Amino acid sequence: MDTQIDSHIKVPAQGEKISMSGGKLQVPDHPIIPFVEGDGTGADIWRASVRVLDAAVEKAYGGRRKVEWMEVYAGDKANEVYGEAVWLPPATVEAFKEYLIGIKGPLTTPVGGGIRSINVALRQELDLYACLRPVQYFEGVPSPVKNPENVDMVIFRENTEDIYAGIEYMAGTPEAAKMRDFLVSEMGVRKIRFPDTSSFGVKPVSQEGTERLVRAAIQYAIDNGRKSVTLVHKGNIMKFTEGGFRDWGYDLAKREFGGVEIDGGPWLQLPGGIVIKDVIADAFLQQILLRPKEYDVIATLNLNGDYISDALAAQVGGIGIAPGANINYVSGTAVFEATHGTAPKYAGKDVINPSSVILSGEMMLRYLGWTEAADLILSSLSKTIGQKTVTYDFARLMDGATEVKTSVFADNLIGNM
Ligand SMILES: NC(=O)C1=CN([C@@H]2O[C@H](COP(=O)(O)OP(=O)(O)OC[C@H]3O[C@@H](n4cnc5c(N)ncnc54)[C@H](OP(=O)(O)O)[C@@H]3O)[C@@H](O)[C@H]2O)C=CC1
Ligand SMILES: O=C(O)CCC(=O)C(=O)O
Ligand SMILES: [Mg+2]
Repeated sequence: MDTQIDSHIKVPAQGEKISMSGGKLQVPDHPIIPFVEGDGTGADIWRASVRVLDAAVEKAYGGRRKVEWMEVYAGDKANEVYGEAVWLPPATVEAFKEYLIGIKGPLTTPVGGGIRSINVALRQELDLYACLRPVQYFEGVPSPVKNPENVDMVIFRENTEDIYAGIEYMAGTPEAAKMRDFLVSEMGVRKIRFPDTSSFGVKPVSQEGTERLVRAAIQYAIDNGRKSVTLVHKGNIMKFTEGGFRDWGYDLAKREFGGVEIDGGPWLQLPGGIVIKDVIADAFLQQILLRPKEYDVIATLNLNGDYISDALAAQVGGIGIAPGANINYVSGTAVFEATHGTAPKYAGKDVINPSSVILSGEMMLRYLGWTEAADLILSSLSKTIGQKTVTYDFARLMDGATEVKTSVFADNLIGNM
């Protein structure tokens, strides 16, 4: 057993590590893949999802390939296994680092006080700088818009900085007073409306962080034959953070990808024809409803990306079908996870839609190069939705649908492979 992985984690006897060599993933036929079940509905969803992922691999490769799952702990389950107040054991972080690729369910983050997000902490500790969230429509899924099929976007959300760095000071504390004094006395700031009762937050946005995210988005657009990359920002108001993101993004596209200005700029065209453009975030949110066809790959900052992910997911049927991945394209490390949270009111009821985690698993299989298994998941999902046997979230919006439980939905997916 590896020294860094502690006694709570049972490393499968069969199976090998995925590694990175010469910039390429080396994937054995029996890779060990760590997973976190997740809080709230996480257990219901994982139980269903793992069966679907295993069935797709079995069907595609007839036993030649198989994922060896290794449970690691975070959130409520880490408290049970490791003892109270252990939310993200070092061994869990180490396991994701060592085994390179993993998958996780959602974890609870309290509002206001309490612990900071374990989800965000994991992304930061593993330096998973790109949060990749594809938004595509599956025929038959109920949607609130007239032409959901016009939505086909891939979000690249910066995942390690912005206000998610968690640098905040609560009003009334000595830290907030120190911050206020620094801003007022040393920086000459005169615009804090209520200085004595203000909380303060810091929004770090760097050139390096922006460049690696925008680089990943442009490379993705090139590799996948996409038409445009749009930098979404609020740079008119936050000139040096969000405005910096826009300017650094354009500069990178010129410098590294040969972008040339269209009609005097700032929009650019790459030699292959891909257009690099930008839009202010509020205008973007109305345009994705009115003219979604104009947007393709999206590169944006952390908070914008969080809002945009849920908004776009709603257009194609909701966060029950919104997958994602957190990736470091340099080290290869990746943790796949749904866009949604723990949906606690449905916990233990076996009713929630597992599609977001299943599709996150589909992304993971594709990332491993196991495309046949990934394709099987997509085709069986389309077929199952076409049969109108769906979980509550779709059933309540679909005429003539049969509502099924999470576990039955998984059975049907497997049956349709
Ligand atoms: N990456 C992560 O781990 C994330 C964690 N969180 C955390 O999750 C907790 C709950 O957050 P909350 O804001 O309620 O957001 P959630 O995403 O958990 O749930 C909000 C609503 O979205 C719908 N929904 C969510 N998941 C599904 C699903 N799989 N299938 C169908 N519908 C779904 C439900 O809508 P309806 O009520 O209409 O049925 C649900 O009530 C918080 O602690 C938050 O911090 C949030 C986001 C991401
Ligand atoms: O960490 C959390 O609790 C929320 C994260 C989130 O909303 C997201 O990543 O989309
Ligand atoms: Mg979110």
